[in-house]
Amino acid sequence: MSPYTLVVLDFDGTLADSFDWFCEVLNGVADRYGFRRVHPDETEALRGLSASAIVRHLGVPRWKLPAIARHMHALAARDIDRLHLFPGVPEMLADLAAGGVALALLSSNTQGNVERVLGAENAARIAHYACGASLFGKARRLERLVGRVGVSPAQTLCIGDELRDLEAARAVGCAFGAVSWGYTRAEALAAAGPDLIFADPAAITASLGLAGRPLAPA
Ligand SMILES: O=C(O)COP(=O)(O)O
Repeated sequence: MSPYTLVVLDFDGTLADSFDWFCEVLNGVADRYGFRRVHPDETEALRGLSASAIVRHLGVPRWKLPAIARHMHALAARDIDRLHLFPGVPEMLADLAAGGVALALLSSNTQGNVERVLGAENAARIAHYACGASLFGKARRLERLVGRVGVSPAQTLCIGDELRDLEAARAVGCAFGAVSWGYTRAEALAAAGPDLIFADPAAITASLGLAGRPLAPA
């Protein structure tokens, strides 16, 4: 039996392998919105920082963030065929849903992009969607989501790949599990003291006490 009745999943970097794509489009977005370009040598250092530290480092004016996010999500929609789930994610979603855990998805990305990358079968396993959260607006959306589902924060495990995901979970009083394969480096997440750290999607299933199963052959 899982100790959590609700699992709230982040999308980019947690379920979807979008980081290489993100790096490819970022400098075009920098030119368009007038912030600093990222040199490939800088990427690893930036993966150790929080989103707000990255925003400061790149000199992105905060007031431009909503327009930048809209533009990035339009680029993601354009390039949607290049974005895929990480190996093991469909099995993890299936096992969690079959184990009786309610699944929710909380993302800054659009529901259209999320559903297209998930595909119909995976999308149908997620009972609650809270998409389009602003970059730093996840706590508010999470609080509303938990209320809508009707569970307590103590029964809720949030899973994400960024420090802003951890901060949102903490602000609402939910447990947080960090994934080690996302945008933020695992050491930076570990330093912030998540409740759990997952090495791969099957570890999520296992930590919830739900039967894992071998990955489908590639
Ligand atoms: O696409 C984004 O803006 C980031 O999305 P995420 O919240 O799922 O990480």
